[in-house]
Amino acid sequence: MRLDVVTVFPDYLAPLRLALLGRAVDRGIIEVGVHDLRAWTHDVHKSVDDTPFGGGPGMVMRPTVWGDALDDLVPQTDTGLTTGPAASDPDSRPLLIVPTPAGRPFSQSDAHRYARRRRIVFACGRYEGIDQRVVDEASERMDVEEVSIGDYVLIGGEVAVLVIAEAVVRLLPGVLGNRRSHEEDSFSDGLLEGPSYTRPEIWRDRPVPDVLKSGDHARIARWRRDESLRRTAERRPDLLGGAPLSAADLQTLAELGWEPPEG
Ligand SMILES: C[S@@+](CC[C@H](N)C(=O)[O-])C[C@H]1O[C@@H](n2cnc3c(N)ncnc32)[C@H](O)[C@@H]1O
Repeated sequence: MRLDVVTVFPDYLAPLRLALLGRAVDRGIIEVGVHDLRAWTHDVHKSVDDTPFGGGPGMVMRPTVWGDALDDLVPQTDTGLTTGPAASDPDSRPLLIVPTPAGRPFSQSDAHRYARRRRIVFACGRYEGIDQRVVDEASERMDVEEVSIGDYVLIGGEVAVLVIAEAVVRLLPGVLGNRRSHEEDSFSDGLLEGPSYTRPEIWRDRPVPDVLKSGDHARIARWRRDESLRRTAERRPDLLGGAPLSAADLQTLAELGWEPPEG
């Protein structure tokens, strides 16, 4: 997978080359390109923004600079929407991701979808965001998604890109090494993961739950599932309606006072 990030603060993306992401780069699992948007400016001040039409506070990022950057990074011949082998294989087409608080909420299922892509280009907004025509025009010639990482407003798109990139790259084969499968993580089965424990067995008078030391794998699995259900019911009951639930799960949830939504 190749990741390209366009930003006015290239240094902000340093974590793409650190820790597990850095190891994925070293192992050739991902390639990373970080591009300074100002390279596509033509004026002496290298300005990337201008005042908003219609008035209002703040500045808007110029379509001219963004358009040139995207034309260079994703030439018409590479978009794969109409010609070439990519036309019949959506995952081989480049995907442009534009982080914005006004986007669709990013979720684990998006991370799985993005992990199948061969190339993702991220456009980091700043100020009041990017002139909408950049997204509208790009959408006519490539796959584009505007995504939000949560219901709050950040200063710029760089942190959102790091969030999305980390969620996606850890799903790629070989990235987590011999760590247990990401299939057991929160959201993968539609639920939150329950609590985890390690040595010592007793810490500050707090023992590890006995069942985890029993060696009885079936009991441990049931306990973990029940804790996962309990935590989800307490913290994210909205997830329960969409999660696949067994009869035993429904019994646990009934004991917790949760009832399936009607209909
Ligand atoms: C100050 S924000 C712009 C907010 C915009 N005026 C609005 O109200 O929707 C500047 C940039 O930060 C990024 N950003 C801020 N919050 C975000 C979020 N929740 N998810 C993804 N990106 C976000 C986007 O790249 C955005 O263009």
